[in-house]
Amino acid sequence: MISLQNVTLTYRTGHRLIPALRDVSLEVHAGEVFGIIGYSGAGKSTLLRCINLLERPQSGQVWVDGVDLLSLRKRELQKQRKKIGMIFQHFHLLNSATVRDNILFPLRLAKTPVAEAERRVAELLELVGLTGYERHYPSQLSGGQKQRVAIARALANFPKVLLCDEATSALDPETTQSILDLLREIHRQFGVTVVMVTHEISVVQRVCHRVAVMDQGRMVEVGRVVDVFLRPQAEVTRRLLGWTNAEGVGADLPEQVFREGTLVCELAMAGEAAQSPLLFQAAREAGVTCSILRGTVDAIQDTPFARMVVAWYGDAKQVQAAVRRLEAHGAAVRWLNKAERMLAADEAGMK
Ligand SMILES: Nc1ncnc2c1ncn2[C@@H]1O[C@H](COP(=O)(O)OP(=O)(O)OP(=O)(O)O)[C@@H](O)[C@H]1O
Repeated sequence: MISLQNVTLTYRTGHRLIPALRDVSLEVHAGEVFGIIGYSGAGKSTLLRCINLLERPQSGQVWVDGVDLLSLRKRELQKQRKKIGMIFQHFHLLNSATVRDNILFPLRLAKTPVAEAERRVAELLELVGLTGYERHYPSQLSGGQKQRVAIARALANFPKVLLCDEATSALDPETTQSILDLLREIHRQFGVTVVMVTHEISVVQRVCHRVAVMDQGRMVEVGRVVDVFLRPQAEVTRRLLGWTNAEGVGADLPEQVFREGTLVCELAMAGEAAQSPLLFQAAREAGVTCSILRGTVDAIQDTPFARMVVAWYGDAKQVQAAVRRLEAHGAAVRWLNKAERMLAADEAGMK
């Protein structure tokens, strides 16, 4: 549905050149919910804005629904843009217009006959749960309600693609959940392809099928959310996801855990494995014990997902056996450096 190929975009401010996108390629399939994450300044918004050419890349190609957008003249581009709705962090509503007029705006631009446009407004208001708010002004609405109006406006012309730029970042957790529920419902009902930029990992976890990670203008990782969360490849992804770094920083582990010679690993499991007492079974069978120093069990959409920092007590070889058993059940295991060194020393000692 969306294909960006070797897209490069450099901003110029005075004499300074800011390379916002460096040779980025991206494929988003029809009907998927695709997330783009990364630290501030990574180039996420710029990338999103290239999809509807709000930003024009200096090189590369942008294809949406089989059309090469960069080859189009202004009028043709306007027509193609009707297929792409967009919502923003700060809603971008017309403050001097009522809710009804905000939603009518794109319909008027598309020269929709009046009666049909009015019908569509009523339909959209019902969809976003704001029937009865037609005459309200944006200043009379809460943040969540404003975003609902923005969503209704973005959907007015039946787009095939919905771009969301930090759409929930200005909202409290409860409102965020209700907007995500609405987006999920819209995706379910209309099969619209959704691309969302966010710095909130939980948003990706709750609604996205696949995710791309941006770092300093480059796409460093892309994959199914569950795969990226289980086995993040890039260091920046690990940091974004809050994984403990190689030296154990991030897990708030007391230094004495290591001094006492305990083997410590970070462990992630998805699906059945995340729900079962697999960890303790593996420890028991290998004749070792373990304790969870830090851990959470939540979900990636409907898939249970557990991540924990585990300290092992017992013979290093037996600990290894327990961990291999976990890996055989799909667990992703990462030894913290200090543990890795101890395991290596242990193996060297055995030779
Ligand atoms: N209009 C602009 N003019 C000049 N530089 C810009 C412009 N827009 C963005 N940039 C710069 O381009 C880089 C990428 O910005 P972008 O907004 O795409 O990043 P981002 O990952 O979305 O960050 P954030 O999460 O903070 O919005 C940054 O260094 C930013 O300062």
